[in-house]
Amino acid sequence: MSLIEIRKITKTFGGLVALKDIDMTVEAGEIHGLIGPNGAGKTTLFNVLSGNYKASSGSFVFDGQEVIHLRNDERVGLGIVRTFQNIRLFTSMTVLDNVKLGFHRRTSANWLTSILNTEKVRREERFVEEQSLDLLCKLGLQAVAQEEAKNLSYGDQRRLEIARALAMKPRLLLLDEPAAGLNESEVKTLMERIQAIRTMGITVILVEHDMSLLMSVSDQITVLAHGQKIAEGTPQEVQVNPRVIAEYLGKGA
Ligand SMILES: Nc1ncnc2c1ncn2[C@@H]1O[C@H](COP(=O)(O)OP(=O)(O)OP(=O)(O)O)[C@@H](O)[C@H]1O
Repeated sequence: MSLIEIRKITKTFGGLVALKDIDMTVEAGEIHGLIGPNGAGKTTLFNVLSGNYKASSGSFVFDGQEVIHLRNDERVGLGIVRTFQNIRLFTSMTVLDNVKLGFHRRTSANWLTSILNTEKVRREERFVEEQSLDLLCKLGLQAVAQEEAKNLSYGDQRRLEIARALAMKPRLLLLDEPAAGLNESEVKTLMERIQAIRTMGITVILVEHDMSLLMSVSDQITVLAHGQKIAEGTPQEVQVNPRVIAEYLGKGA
């Protein structure tokens, strides 16, 4: 059985059909690209997979378990984590604290034990701090750990968003346009980081307008247009698919 089996996902907004009968299968350890012209339904599919939107119908089986009826936080608990197209950081908090917040979902300390400041809480705090610093090192952000997030460059803020998502211990990471606004050298580093994320055993679904990035990191690609799946396959297959060329690539997107 595949890690992710999406069947007949439909999402409507009033009379507008944003997604119609989407099927998608993603294997464990895969980097799966999701492309399509503006308004194709990519972000809507991410919102449905993360539980930010409720699907109108369809099924999402994650590691053998139907999760389509679960709330966003319940899915995070299972390891389904996303980043957003528009960065959502706590900008007045330090870089380190932003990452610690990601870990917070995994620690067992509740508010009572936190107030009591028990040895267990202190141990967990130390663990979270070490792990957070380790993640910041992996993403090349250790030098700015004590900076307020708002003082970071745009590229570093995007990296911090990924660090925070990794702190939530994802098994499936949904990356929504991680290259948006990055310069050429930042995109190259991002490409290496996405590959490194896979080596951590994390499966990635990637929405990205930067075609060269997407084509070079993806194992498989699903193409949406007007809320429907119009093609799927390897980057090589998708690039020569006549329907994809007509609907999307041919328009210089
Ligand atoms: N919350 C919403 N309410 C109403 N319509 C919505 C909502 N979210 C998305 N839509 C509509 O659903 C369709 C798909 O939009 P979506 O944002 O998923 O496309 P996309 O492929 O991510 O586009 P882009 O590349 O521009 O981000 C569009 O027609 C959009 O207007």
